[in-house]
Amino acid sequence: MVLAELGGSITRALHKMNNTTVIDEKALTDCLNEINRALLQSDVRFELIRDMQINIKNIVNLEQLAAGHNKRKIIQQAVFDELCRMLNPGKPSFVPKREKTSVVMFVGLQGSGKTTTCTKYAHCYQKKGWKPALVCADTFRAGAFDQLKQNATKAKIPFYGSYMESDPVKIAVEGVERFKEEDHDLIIVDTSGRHKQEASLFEEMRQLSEATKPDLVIFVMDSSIGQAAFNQAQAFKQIVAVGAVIITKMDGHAKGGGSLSAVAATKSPVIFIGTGEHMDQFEVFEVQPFVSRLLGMGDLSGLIDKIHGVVPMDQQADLVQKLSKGNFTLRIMYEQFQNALKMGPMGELVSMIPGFSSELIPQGHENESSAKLKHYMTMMDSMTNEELDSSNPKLINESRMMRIARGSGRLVREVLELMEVYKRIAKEFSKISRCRNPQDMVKSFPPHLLKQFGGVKGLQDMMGMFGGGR
Ligand SMILES: Nc1nc2c(ncn2[C@@H]2O[C@H](COP(=O)(O)OP(=O)(O)OP(=O)(O)O)[C@@H](O)[C@H]2O)c(=O)[nH]1
Repeated sequence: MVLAELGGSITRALHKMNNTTVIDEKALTDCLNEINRALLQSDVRFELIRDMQINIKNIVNLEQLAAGHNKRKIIQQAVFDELCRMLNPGKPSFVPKREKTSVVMFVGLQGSGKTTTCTKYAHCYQKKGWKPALVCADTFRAGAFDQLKQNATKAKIPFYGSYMESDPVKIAVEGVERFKEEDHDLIIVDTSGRHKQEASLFEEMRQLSEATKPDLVIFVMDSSIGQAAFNQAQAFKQIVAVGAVIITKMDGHAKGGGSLSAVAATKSPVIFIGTGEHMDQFEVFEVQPFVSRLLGMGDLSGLIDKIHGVVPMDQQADLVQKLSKGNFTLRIMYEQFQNALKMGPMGELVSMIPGFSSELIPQGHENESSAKLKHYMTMMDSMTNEELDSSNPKLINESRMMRIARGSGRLVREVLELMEVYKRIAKEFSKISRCRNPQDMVKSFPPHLLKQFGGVKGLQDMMGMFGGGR
């Protein structure tokens, strides 16, 4: 079961319970069993699921909950918290600091996406003004150096490697020394992989780690490896001090549940996910927004991060202000659809819009989904300014709907559907803007964007102005 489907199944299990009139032990057990089945099918490790069920049952003590408690809400919250807990090892990973050169070593099996991910990681820091450099210590796979060289050249990142030298430790040490002398602040060492966990690979990793003394070892894992994830991650952790995990190929039809197991095995957080072969298809991973997206609750911070990438600089502040204001009009939705279409992979993106579960854009149906968004936008093109700028959906009454349908060449039924989508998204936005306090909002802002607003203070001032964090 792929992650989008997992989110859908869990949400359905919770909704089903919503329709049950009495929430008793049986209803709770049925709901949890359904969630467990979905998690198992997504390759989440059995032990993790069992612990999750026990924890939820402990938290949601139906007998002790006095009448008047909203049991459904408590159960939903417990499921959300437990999924977050599974992904949260309890300690943050090492974060490179500008003042001192950091050495980061990448490990993982062959084909996990290590080399690609090294460059994505370097590129990500480079965009923030860092001076990263790449060292290719993979002498096992013919062509590994060429691949790194090609990627690094494309991203204009200095690299070091050798066609002649067969000792990966020697190359790594020379590369790290060279880049330290050249004042690079982030040195990334790409290591070799093997098709399977082998003693020779682990010995090489151990020697490389001893010789280069990395500040951080990142374990790169292909999201499609399923139940093997736990053992694989644990095997690496036993040899080198894995401090963070990056899950790749989250764009594919992978059973992403293995990522939960990797966190449990390495007791290290997932820090990024790879969502495609291209350099920019790389996202900072944050537990709560990820689980929100999984459960179709939307991820405003991820969306804002994406906005940074595509919306012209002079329009960014405006859009972020509108989002944080929580006054969600059809015009804002129109602009979001417009950006979503520009931003590419629909499933990935639309799932970030609150109220839009990833089920709405099923994998493999991205084209149909883009077409749908375009139809919605055509209908909105036939709206008046008054309609677009109002946040009162009742304004669009039957006769207005008929006019919009006529003007856009679409059916009245489709205008109705558009209004339903709008109402749902607007509801989610208002929930988020109501419940976020300024601290939470600040935390969820990507650092580069925060800087643009003049840091924490600037953002808080702005939010104060717009009534954010009520
Ligand atoms: N779709 C998708 N493909 C990816 C992603 N990350 C890497 N790939 C592809 O996965 C394949 C293997 O990636 P590499 O970077 O060569 O893997 P590696 O782990 O360095 O392999 P070795 O050097 O042999 O150990 C390449 O075709 C990459 O383009 C991702 O996030 N999504």
